[in-house]
Amino acid sequence: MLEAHHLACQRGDRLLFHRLALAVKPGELLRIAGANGMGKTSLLRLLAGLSSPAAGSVSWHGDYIQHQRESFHAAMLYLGHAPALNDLLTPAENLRFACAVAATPASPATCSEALTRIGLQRQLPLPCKVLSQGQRRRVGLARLFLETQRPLWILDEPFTALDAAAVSDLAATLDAHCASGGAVIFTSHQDVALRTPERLLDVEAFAK
Ligand SMILES: Nc1ncnc2c1ncn2[C@@H]1O[C@H](COP(=O)(O)OP(=O)(O)OP(=O)(O)O)[C@@H](O)[C@H]1O
Repeated sequence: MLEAHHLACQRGDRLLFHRLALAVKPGELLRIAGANGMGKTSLLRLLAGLSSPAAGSVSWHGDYIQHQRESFHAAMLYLGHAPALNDLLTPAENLRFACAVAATPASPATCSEALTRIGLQRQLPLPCKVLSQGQRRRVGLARLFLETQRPLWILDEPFTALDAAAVSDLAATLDAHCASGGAVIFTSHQDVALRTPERLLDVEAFAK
């Protein structure tokens, strides 16, 4: 499904990691571990094709992602660690905008339904500027309910700022995605109980 070979990542004058290799198959859950600043986000961005490696390559179903940008981006969902929200818009308006930009249009009713499912029913009429950090994260994560057809999810710190119930709901959502043949690559500083066996890749093992 997704493979990376001999990846190296340079940030400023620092080589964060090199000779990094990974492969993710349908149904798999890969957690990227490492201390703050070791390059987890940088690795996710390389895998999502949002930045270019100093060396090495990323392939999707056997071909380089840069040779098939459109089909790769249609098959992949990347959620960064801070959802880009317009503070003046409601959660549903933000969600609808994010889906439209990603070429997965969703109706207002569908967006409201996803937000209700993620526990934001009472915040539906509010502008996002009054939402708490955990609620803001939930707005971003609500896209997972609308993007199940994308087989590969790349998620940066999806569990951060969520309460125990939301962590458990999100874990169930990731498990369901893997059970239906999807794959998830994610970072997390906290241990989360998932039904899908978790594979671990420590970026520090590839530090220069
Ligand atoms: N554009 C940039 N220019 C210079 N340095 C950068 C740039 N982007 C990231 N860095 C540095 O690269 C290193 C890795 O950053 P990255 O965000 O990938 O770490 P991380 O492992 O995800 O950290 P955290 O656990 O804190 O989220 C950090 O030291 C960061 O300051």
